[in-house]
Amino acid sequence: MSRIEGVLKALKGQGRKALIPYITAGDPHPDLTVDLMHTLVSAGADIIELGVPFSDPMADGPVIQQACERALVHGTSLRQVLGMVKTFREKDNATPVVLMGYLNPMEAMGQEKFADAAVDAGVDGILTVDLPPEEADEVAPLFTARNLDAIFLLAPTTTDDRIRAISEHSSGYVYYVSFKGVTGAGKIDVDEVASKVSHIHELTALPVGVGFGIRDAATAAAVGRVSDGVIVGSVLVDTIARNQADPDQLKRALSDLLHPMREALDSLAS
Ligand SMILES: O=P(O)(O)OC[C@@H](O)[C@@H](O)c1c[nH]c2ccccc12
Repeated sequence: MSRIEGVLKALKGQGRKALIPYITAGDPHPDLTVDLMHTLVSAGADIIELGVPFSDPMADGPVIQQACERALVHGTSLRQVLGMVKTFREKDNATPVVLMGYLNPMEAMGQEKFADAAVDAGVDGILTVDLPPEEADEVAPLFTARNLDAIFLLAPTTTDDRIRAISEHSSGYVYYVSFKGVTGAGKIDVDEVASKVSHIHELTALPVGVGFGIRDAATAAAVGRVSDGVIVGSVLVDTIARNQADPDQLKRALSDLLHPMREALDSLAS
């Protein structure tokens, strides 16, 4: 069983929902990322989605685009991001890490080499935003053969046939994108998400995480009620941007944001 599967099973057994924060590796500075990852875990994260900074992140809105820029200014490379995960693993061997990124840096390293390096670093899952569906059946086995979970995105427009096909290549969980658009924009419609997620649950046995547009504890709880977990990105990255000058204050601010989400999600369990 993968670390992701194990965590999600344990949560399910407790009637709890996964809290999955996203940050961009190297933002605001590469030296801070591992520390911020531990901060997220202390504040209640079950799984960390760690973004590999990319120069042309077309699925991302301005907030995460700027995070990528801040990280790239310091030269944060895929190899360095893997090094950060390795360092994180020295103190945390329990929290799954999903690397989220665009195809280009992974292909530049070579998919097999990348998959080997990811395993070596202690990565648990790979989410490739722009992997064309036709290539998923080639690339996903490279990951799953190494016990790395292959996580794919489902959108409101994804047809049932595609949902089935994508789920077949997926492991760990599937990521339902709550609205069509870029990260950090738009407004989540919880009723619509509820009906879509229950439909996806009929088509796959995998847990369903929901991301895009979750910015506060009330929304996290409302989405957690109808899914297996929530992914929270831009609001955290925005907090990083606003507090980048003061690392201690930054960690406090991240905690203050995430902790209420943890409590709101856990209040669903009782
Ligand atoms: O930022 P939001 O709206 O909270 O959504 C999560 C999202 O940031 C994170 O999962 C993510 C960052 N970049 C992405 C690109 C595509 C899909 C998902 C992502």
